[in-house]
Amino acid sequence: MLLSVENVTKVFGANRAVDRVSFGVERPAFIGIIGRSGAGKSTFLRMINRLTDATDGAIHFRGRNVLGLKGAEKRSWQSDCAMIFQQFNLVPRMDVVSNVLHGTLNRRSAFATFFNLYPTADIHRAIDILDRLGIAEQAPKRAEALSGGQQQRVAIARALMQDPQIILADEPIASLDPMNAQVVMDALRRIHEEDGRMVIANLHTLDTARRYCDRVIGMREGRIVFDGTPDQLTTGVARDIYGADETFSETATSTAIHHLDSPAEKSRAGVKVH
Ligand SMILES: Nc1ncnc2c1ncn2[C@@H]1O[C@H](COP(=O)(O)OP(=O)(O)OP(=O)(O)O)[C@@H](O)[C@H]1O
Repeated sequence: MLLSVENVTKVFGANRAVDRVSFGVERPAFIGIIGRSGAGKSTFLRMINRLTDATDGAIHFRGRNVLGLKGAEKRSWQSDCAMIFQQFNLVPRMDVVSNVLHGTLNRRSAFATFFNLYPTADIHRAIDILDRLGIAEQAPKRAEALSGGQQQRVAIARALMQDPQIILADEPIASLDPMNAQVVMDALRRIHEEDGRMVIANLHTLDTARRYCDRVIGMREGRIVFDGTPDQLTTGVARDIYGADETFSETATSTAIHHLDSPAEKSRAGVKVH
C-alpha cells in the first residue's frame, strides 16, 4: 500500500472535525475529497502534511507512519507533500521567480535565506517549471500583478520546486472563475499524469471531482460516507454526501464552463447575454 489512512481523528473541544477516517491508496492517484463546508476536508488534508496534529490514528506512506515524525524527518515529509491553498499564499509584492524559489526554503541554510541567495541551477529550474505551466513570461512580475489563475499556477510551480511525491490541494479553484479553474485543474492533472505524483484535492464542485479525479471520497460530518469512482457518484449519492433533500440541484455545486450554456446561467454568473 502506498498510502494508508487508519482511523484518523481530530477533535476540537467537543467537535469531532474528522472522525475515524480510513482508506488506502495503492498507486499514485488523483483523488478528490468533496463535502459541504465544515465536513472536515481541510482539517484532514492538514493532518496529512502535519500542519495540524491528529488526535488519533495513523497515516502510513510507503510503510512509514508520518504522524509520528519529528524534527528534520517531519520537515522532510512536509516537503514530500506540498500544499496548495485556495488563496494561493504567495508573497504579493515579491516577483514570481522568487515566490517559486521559496519552495526550496527548507533545503537552504539560514545564511542563504537571509541574503536571498539562490543557486543558479535552482533559478533555471524555477523558470523551467514556470515554462511548463505556461507562465514563464510572468517570471519578473510581482505576484500581485497576476490574475488568480496565474497566481495559482505560480503556487503549483512553488510546490513542484520541492519535487513532492504528493500534492495536497485545499480548494485550489474556489477563488477562480470557471476559465481559470479549468486551466489550474488541467495543470494539476497533467502533473499527475506526466510525473506520476499523487494529487489529493479538496473540491467544492461535483462536476470538477467527476471530471478530473480517478477516485472521489465524500465526507460528511467528519466521516467518509462515499469512496468510489466518478461513475459511482450519482446524484443520489451526492445528495447524501451534501446532506440535501430532494431540492438538491447539481448545478448549485457547480462552476464548470459547460454549465454556463443557458442564458439564465450566464446571467446568474454575470456574463452578458445578447
Ligand atoms: N482550529 C480550529 N479550532 C476549532 N475548530 C476547528 C478548527 N479548524 C476547524 N474546526 C472545525 O472543524 C470542522 C471541520 O472544519 P474544516 O475546515 O476541516 O471543514 P471543511 O470541510 O474543510 O470546510 P471548509 O470547506 O469550509 O473549509 C468545522 O466544524 C470547523 O469549525
